[in-house]
Amino acid sequence: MEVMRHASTFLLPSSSEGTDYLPSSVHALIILNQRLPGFAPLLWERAKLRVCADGGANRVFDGMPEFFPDDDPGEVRRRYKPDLVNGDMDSIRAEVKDYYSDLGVKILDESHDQDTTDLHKCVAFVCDGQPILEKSNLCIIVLGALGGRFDHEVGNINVLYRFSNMRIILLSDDCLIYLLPKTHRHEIYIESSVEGPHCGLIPVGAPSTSTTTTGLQWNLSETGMHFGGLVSTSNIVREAKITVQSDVDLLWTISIRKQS
Ligand SMILES: Nc1ncnc2c1ncn2[C@@H]1O[C@H](COP(=O)(O)OP(=O)(O)OP(=O)(O)O)[C@@H](O)[C@H]1O
Ligand SMILES: Cc1ncc(C[n+]2csc(CCO)c2C)c(N)n1
Repeated sequence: MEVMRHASTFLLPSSSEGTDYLPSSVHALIILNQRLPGFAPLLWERAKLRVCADGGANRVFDGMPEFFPDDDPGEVRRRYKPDLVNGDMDSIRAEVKDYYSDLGVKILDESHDQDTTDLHKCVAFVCDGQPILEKSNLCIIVLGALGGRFDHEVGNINVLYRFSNMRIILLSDDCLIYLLPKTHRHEIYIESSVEGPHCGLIPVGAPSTSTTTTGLQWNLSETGMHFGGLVSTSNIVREAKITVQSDVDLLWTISIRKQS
């Protein structure tokens, strides 16, 4: 079974080029309709593609100038211009839509589809519609996916399962989540300056009959996990490298350290 390696190098303040353990990846950023986290400008500058999901465009329009109170808001908005706004367009304000449209931003109205979420539409666009992005080392970072309405949060997690062959990271100010597909053994390299120590391994999609880990305070050894029984929450990272192998897709979550 092949190894899949993971590291949250994108959160490091200095450039997130490749490391010994992980080649550099290309980032696409999707901004959802929640307050922008503090590292939004940094992630924006490093991303190759920036997509706003419907009302996420309001957050960029309103929120980016707040990060630069000494700069002219119009200048900040032109600097942080998305490549695309995609969704069912029931949350983007008319003035914001017109503003970005006038700047030449592509606005993709998919209001005919009321069976998939705006995040789903954005991920599908990044996967299917962007031949310029090399998919093998593409990582999609989703801002504002957690810490809001529970139905939205579950919908966002469902997108990880629907696109389980893609690297997608759901991010908030407090934690990040991604999927560990059962097709691989996983090595997670902890960036201890920006993440941890609290973590979890959660069998959301299906119960696990056998999961094995190393590097955690409470490791699993061919252990089963299911809702109603054991799920690994409030675990603690103990080593620089965590390994995970399971018979099901698991969610990995780790706390993000408060920025000082
Ligand atoms: N409170 C929240 N918590 C988590 N994710 C959210 C929240 N609000 C919005 N999102 C995410 O941002 C995307 C765009 O949000 P937006 O408010 O434009 O959606 P929407 O289609 O209008 O949702 P709804 O009609 O259910 O309120 C959603 O698809 C969802 O992924
Ligand atoms: C069984 C079922 N439940 C809910 C919805 C509603 N829904 C799901 S995604 C979406 C778009 C949100 O931007 C909407 C309205 C549905 N279609 N089918």
